[in-house]
Amino acid sequence: MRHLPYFCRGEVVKGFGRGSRELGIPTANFSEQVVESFPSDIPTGIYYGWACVGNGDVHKMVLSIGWNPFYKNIKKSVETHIIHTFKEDFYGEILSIVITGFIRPEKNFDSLDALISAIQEDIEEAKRQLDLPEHLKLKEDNFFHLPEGKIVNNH
Ligand SMILES: Cc1cc2nc3c(=O)[nH]c(=O)nc-3n(C[C@H](O)[C@H](O)[C@H](O)COP(=O)(O)O)c2cc1C
Ligand SMILES: Nc1ncnc2c1ncn2[C@@H]1O[C@H](COP(=O)(O)OP(=O)(O)O)[C@@H](O)[C@H]1O
Ligand SMILES: [Mg+2]
Repeated sequence: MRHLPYFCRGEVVKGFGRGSRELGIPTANFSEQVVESFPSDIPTGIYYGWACVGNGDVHKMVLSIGWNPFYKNIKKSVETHIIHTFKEDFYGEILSIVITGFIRPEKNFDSLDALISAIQEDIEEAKRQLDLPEHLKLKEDNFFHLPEGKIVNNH
C-alpha cells in the first residue's frame, strides 16, 4: 500500500467510550486535527503496526480508520488498540504510531459479538504479522525516540 509505513503522532482524546464499555477493547482515539492530517486517499479499514505512549515502551497495535459502520459514526475516527495491559488511562498523552500493514476493510456486523470476534481475529493476525522481519524492524525506528512534544506527521 502506497502510504505505508505511515508515521503519526498526536494527543489521545475522548471518543464515545464504547471501546472499553461495550467491546472490552479500548481504543486510543486521535484528535480531529490528526484525523484530518491523514492522506484523504488512505483506504479506511483495519491496520496493524507499533505504538508508544509518551516516552514509554513500543508495543504491537491494531488500528481502525473510518466511520465504524456498526455504529454509523458521522465523523471519521482513527483509533489505536495497543496490545498491552496498561494500569491507567492515558487521555491527553502523546501517542506515537507507525502503521505497517493492512488487514481488511471496515464492515458492518449483525451483532456486537460478531464485531468483537472480528476484532479479536484482527489482534491475532496483527501479532503474527508484526513478528515478521519486515514489520519487526520498524519497532526500533528512531521515530519512537524523538524528543517529546514535537508533533510530526509522516516526516
Ligand atoms: C481492530 C479493530 C477493528 C475494528 N473493526 C470494525 C469494523 O469492522 N466495523 C466497525 O463498525 N467498527 C470497527 N472497529 C471500531 C469499533 O467500533 C470502535 O473501536 C468502537 O466503537 C469504540 O469506539 P470509541 O473509541 O469511540 O469508544 C474496530 C476497532 C478495532 C480496534
Ligand atoms: N491497551 C489500550 N489501548 C488503547 N487504549 C487504552 C488501552 N488501555 C487503556 N486505554 C485507555 O482507554 C481509552 C480508550 O477507551 P475507549 O473505551 O475506546 O474510550 P474512548 O471512546 O474515549 O476512546 C484510551 O484513550 C486510553 O486512555
Ligand atoms: Mg476509543
